[in-house]
Amino acid sequence: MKLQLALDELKLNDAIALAQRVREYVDIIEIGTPFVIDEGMNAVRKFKQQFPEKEILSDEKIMDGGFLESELAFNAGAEYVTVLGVTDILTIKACLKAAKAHGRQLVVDMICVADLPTRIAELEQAGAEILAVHTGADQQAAGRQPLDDLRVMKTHARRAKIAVAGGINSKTIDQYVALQPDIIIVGSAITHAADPQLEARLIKEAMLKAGGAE
Ligand SMILES: O=C([C@H](O)CO)[C@H](O)[C@H](O)COP(=O)(O)O
Repeated sequence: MKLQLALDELKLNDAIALAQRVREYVDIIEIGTPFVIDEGMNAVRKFKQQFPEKEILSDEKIMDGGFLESELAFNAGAEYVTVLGVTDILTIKACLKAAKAHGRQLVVDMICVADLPTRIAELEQAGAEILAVHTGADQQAAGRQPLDDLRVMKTHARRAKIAVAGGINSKTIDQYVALQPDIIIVGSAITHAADPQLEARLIKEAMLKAGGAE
């Protein structure tokens, strides 16, 4: 089980400084979607240079141009790129083709997918290997959380690895660890914390205690 730090709202130098503070606790560093919009692949290159031992994820939430937009991230040094699970299966297959060509990985973000069981089967059939349950920021503001969707994903996924994101913090982490996802994604709980290092440590310790963390 890996801990993925999502960097969404920070400027480049602040994001690097925060990642340095929690470096020992995180396995994957996500260049979050707002960050990608703001800094582009420069942020991916910079983080790969500053954190060579970490896996970098470019959260592009690709909707079209799957091969090209995936390749931009892989050429910049990302290990993972994200595509939206609601997009055309042709785009997802194009992203998978780019990932295979570069020896990297594709994460399918299941945000706003209405029929998870059906889409999980379609995506696994297409060759998707990592599916991310995700309650987005706007959905969280309406009081939603990804725990129930994670249960559905764990029930229906046959082969894919499972990631989960959406407002997870040190107070709720035990509920998620109990379901044994492969990747737990945490953004604002750490980046907005008064003490980011403490929050990241508490989350990582909960993962280790459950015997899952790497
Ligand atoms: O992908 C994300 C969201 O769509 C904003 O870009 C976040 O990185 C993801 O939700 C994790 O962040 P938190 O929900 O703040 O933990």
